[in-house]
Amino acid sequence: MAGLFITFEGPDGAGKTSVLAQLLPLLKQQAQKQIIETREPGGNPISEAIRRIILDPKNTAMDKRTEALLYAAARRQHIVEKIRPVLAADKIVLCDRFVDSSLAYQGSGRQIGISAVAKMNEFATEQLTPDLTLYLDVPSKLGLTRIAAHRQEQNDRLDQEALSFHQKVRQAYLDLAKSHPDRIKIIDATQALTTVIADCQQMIIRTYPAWFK
Ligand SMILES: Nc1ncnc2c1ncn2[C@@H]1O[C@H](COP(=O)(O)OP(=O)(O)OP(=O)(O)O)[C@@H](O)[C@H]1O
Ligand SMILES: Cc1cn([C@H]2C[C@H](O)[C@@H](COP(=O)(O)O)O2)c(=O)[nH]c1=O
Repeated sequence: MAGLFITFEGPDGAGKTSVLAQLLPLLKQQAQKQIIETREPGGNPISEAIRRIILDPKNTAMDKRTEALLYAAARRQHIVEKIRPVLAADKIVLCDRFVDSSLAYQGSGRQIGISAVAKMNEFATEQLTPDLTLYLDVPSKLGLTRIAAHRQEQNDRLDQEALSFHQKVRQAYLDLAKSHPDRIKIIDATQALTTVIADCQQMIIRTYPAWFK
């Protein structure tokens, strides 16, 4: 598969959305190919509809395996409709979350098990793996504090989980980064936003110099 597939991961409140919003125009100025930004769950109408169901705080009855299957279903549609066609056109995809989120949140946070969730996602992804993953690391308490301090709308169903859930998620991400050091790069997201953005920009351009001016 041609193209360049870069994902952004992190616990809730790590700053992925803020970083991507400011990083995208910077990278677009330097990129040799078109960049498409997208997110999970979402990125197309069907997956955005699934997102609304998963994150709706009213859906307290949702079983943890149902949740894992819904994330994988949204991912499958996203890959087929958007990610694969963009990569096949030799363009760059920047994606806010991908399979690592399912491994950390459902595999570890929900305690379904990393290998069970990985296996389920192999069916959805047919082995599509990011070329590079920037993991924005923050202590869980800081991420949740940021969300509480700034978010206007009601917290979604996952944000509302206990601190211990979010701590399991963070530890799983750190373990994943240790197991995949070539793909997953840790970015210190406790720093000022401008520094986090600069670190992400540098990491991408240093890793793929041929793709950027
Ligand atoms: N480096 C930073 N320093 C201080 N505040 C930050 C930083 N990065 C983001 N924030 C603030 O933290 C809040 C959460 O950031 P953001 O929504 O970008 O995180 P996120 O990783 O996308 O979270 P989620 O996954 O829960 O959607 C925002 O209000 C944002 O302004
Ligand atoms: C892809 C994916 C996401 N999640 C969780 C992580 C967040 O709490 C929400 C998504 O919200 P965001 O504001 O876009 O970060 O969903 C998950 O548990 N599993 C996944 O595979």
